[in-house]
Amino acid sequence: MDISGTKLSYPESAGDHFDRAKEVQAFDDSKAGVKGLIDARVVKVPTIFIRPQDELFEDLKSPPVEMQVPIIDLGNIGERYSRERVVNEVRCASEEWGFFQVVNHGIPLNVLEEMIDGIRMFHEKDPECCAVLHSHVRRASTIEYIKHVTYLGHTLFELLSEALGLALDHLATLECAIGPTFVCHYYPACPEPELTLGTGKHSDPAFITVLLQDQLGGLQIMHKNRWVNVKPIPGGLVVNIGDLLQIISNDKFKSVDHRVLANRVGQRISVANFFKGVFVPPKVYGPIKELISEENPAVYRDFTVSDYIGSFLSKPFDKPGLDYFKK
Ligand SMILES: O=C(O)CCC(=O)C(=O)O
Ligand SMILES: [Fe+2]
Repeated sequence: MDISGTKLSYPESAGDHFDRAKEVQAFDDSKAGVKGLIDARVVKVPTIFIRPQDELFEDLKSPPVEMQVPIIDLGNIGERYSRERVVNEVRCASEEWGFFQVVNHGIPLNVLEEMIDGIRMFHEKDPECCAVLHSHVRRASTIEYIKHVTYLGHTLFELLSEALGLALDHLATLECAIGPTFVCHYYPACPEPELTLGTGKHSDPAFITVLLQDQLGGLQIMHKNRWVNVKPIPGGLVVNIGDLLQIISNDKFKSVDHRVLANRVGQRISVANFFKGVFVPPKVYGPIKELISEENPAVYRDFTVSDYIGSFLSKPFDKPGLDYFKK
């Protein structure tokens, strides 16, 4: 993967000739990603990644607030009293924050660590080493991870069903947890982190996302019009409500904007597990009948997941996807 042939401009030289679309295309075509820039020892952020001045100014004006998203302990959810408490916490977090972290979720720490280490090695070692990575040992630990996260997803959908006042298996019968997709991100250290972002502001086109992140931090969520840092907890996983659950809960649960800061210190690794529901054969989803009434009419129209994702991909990344599905 060589990016050195790709002509990217830099702020001081971009001038009037800067053609954003062309440079983004050239960058995509290089298939080397941001890691390719770092490997080519680029020490400045290319113009295509520089954030607009007004956005940078906004951030300077209101730095992130020191708060922690709710932390929910899933240990003992088999016991009646603690289950009620947890369901209540899930309800409050999903209504007020759209985000929470779970601990004692049942996934062994070594399974999480091996997943992160595998991704780190994949990105940092030479290609021959990558072949070794794909050996049965690495595959086995990835499969182990996927099994555990899929199971945790089912547990979370049960808790979310109860938190919506529905039967425990309601979201399962809608098959919201089918087909989780796993996206491994790798954010290299950035020479000028204050000028750019790791991932721009967006909300997720999924029912829920379960995120495994390393201990570096950088994820921020929008809460009451301010950015809040999601501080990593060892062994913890971040859960967030996605657009699709906001739609079927008829706005009861909130899909909240989030972003990832770039950092100078070191590479950041995360694995986002998106629970997207049924794509094929097309299944029609919409606001859950039990949650709508004359006083609380459906806010959204029905949709299929491929409609939703199609519309998500064709809109600007930072614009809310939900608006296109309002009645
Ligand atoms: O890497 C992260 O912490 C978050 C990534 C994310 O928001 C996403 O993939 O949707
Ligand atoms: Fe996201």
